Amino acid sequence: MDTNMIIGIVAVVAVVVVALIAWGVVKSRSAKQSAAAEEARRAQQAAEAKAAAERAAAAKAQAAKTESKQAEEAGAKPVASPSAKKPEPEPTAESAAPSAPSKPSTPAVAKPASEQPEQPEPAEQTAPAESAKPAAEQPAPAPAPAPAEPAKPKAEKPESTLSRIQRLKAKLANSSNPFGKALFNILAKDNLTEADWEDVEDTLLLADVGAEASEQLVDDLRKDARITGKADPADVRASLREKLLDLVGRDTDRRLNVNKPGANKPSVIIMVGVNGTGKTTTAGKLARLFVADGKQVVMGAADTFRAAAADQLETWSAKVNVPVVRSDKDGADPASVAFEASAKAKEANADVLIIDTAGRLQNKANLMDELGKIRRVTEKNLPVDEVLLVLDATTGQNGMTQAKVFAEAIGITGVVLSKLDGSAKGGIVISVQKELGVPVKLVGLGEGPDDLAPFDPEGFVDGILA
Ligand SMILES: Nc1nc2c(ncn2[C@@H]2O[C@H](COP(=O)(O)OP(=O)(O)OP(=O)(O)O)[C@@H](O)[C@H]2O)c(=O)[nH]1
Repeated sequence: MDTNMIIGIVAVVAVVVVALIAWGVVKSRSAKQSAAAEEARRAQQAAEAKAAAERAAAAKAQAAKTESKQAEEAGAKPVASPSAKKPEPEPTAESAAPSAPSKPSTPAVAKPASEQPEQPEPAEQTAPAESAKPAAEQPAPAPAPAPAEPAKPKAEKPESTLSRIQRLKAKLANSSNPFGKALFNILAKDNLTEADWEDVEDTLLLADVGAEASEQLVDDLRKDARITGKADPADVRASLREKLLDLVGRDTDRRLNVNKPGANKPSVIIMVGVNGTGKTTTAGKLARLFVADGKQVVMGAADTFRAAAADQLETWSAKVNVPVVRSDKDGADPASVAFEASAKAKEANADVLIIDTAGRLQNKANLMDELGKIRRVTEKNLPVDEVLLVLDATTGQNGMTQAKVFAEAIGITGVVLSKLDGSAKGGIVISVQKELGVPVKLVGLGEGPDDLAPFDPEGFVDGILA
């Protein structure tokens, strides 16, 4: 073998070796690269699986929250019947889960899990699938129990007029209004002295009979032989009774205009008076009195100044199923409430509409504006038949000044003397009529719903003489 041949063989071997080495290097690199790629792929899959698990947990929590909210809401609703209360039968998102399709409905989340057993548990992964579409899969919440119609309380039956007069007469006899009795005790003495006559006058003044009327009564009594002669208690009582009845006005027409023949239908009554005299209470009691007489009543809560007045009126009226027209806004225009109320009373062809007003007394001009407007807008629908002034008997002569302002601001047709039960000043009945020139038509003798009665002069005088 010559040298050239040997060199050629060595060269070929060398090339083969170099090629083998190169091939080996390339192969090892590509193996490394594919291992790295595989590693990266696994890492990405792990990250996706983790994210899926987190979404699953979040969705589960949301489902639980929704469920508990539904349960709460169902519990807060008024219950129509015992069956509506059953909490358990309503399948919730959770209770529905076991029977829900076990296949995950979001393959993107589920696939990595099936390929990588070491990743978060499949059970966890199915959860998001279910809760991810709660609207579709969650059983519809049980139809909320139809809110029970608030059971209409059975209408109360107010006391009849006759029974009230009897009861209130007895109440008056036991009240702190004994000026008649005090007069009788003095007058029943034999040989009345000047001091006794002074006592008679003082008693009348203290009872708020008023100076003029007191003087007139004392004069009449001094001229009466039954009193100044040999004192027979029965004669004295009879004489005193007569004279008091004359002063109170035994023949005065005290009927409410709605009760007079030819009254309008609906007949409108506006209640006015200083705040706190008992307007709202009296309006409520009056509604009952009409209901007792078989009349259909509508009320208008035009006292929008005192926030609770409309509620108070509603409470009274609800007991006898009388509708109240009111505004939901405090401080609303009282005239607009009066307008609505008169429209409603007209539409319902009611017998009576009673409108309660606010009692604040700022000044006469202001009062005239407000009451005048109420009257004007009401009269667009219905004529106003009656304006009742509510006067607190316990304020006596002090209340008279304010009463006169009302009388001048809006012509009044009658007086309601409230709180006569707590007053020692029953004589106000006499003075108020004299000064305002209108009759006392009703008296309030307590806070009870039927403690209002038509004023009965004989019952009143007998009550204070008893
Ligand atoms: N003892 C007694 N209390 C009465 C009588 N009438 C009303 N009251 C009470 O007087 C208070 C005032 O009555 P309301 O009806 O709120 O007076 P109001 O005039 O409407 O008051 P304002 O809305 O502020 O103008 C309440 O506590 C009533 O219960 C009554 O005849 N006798």
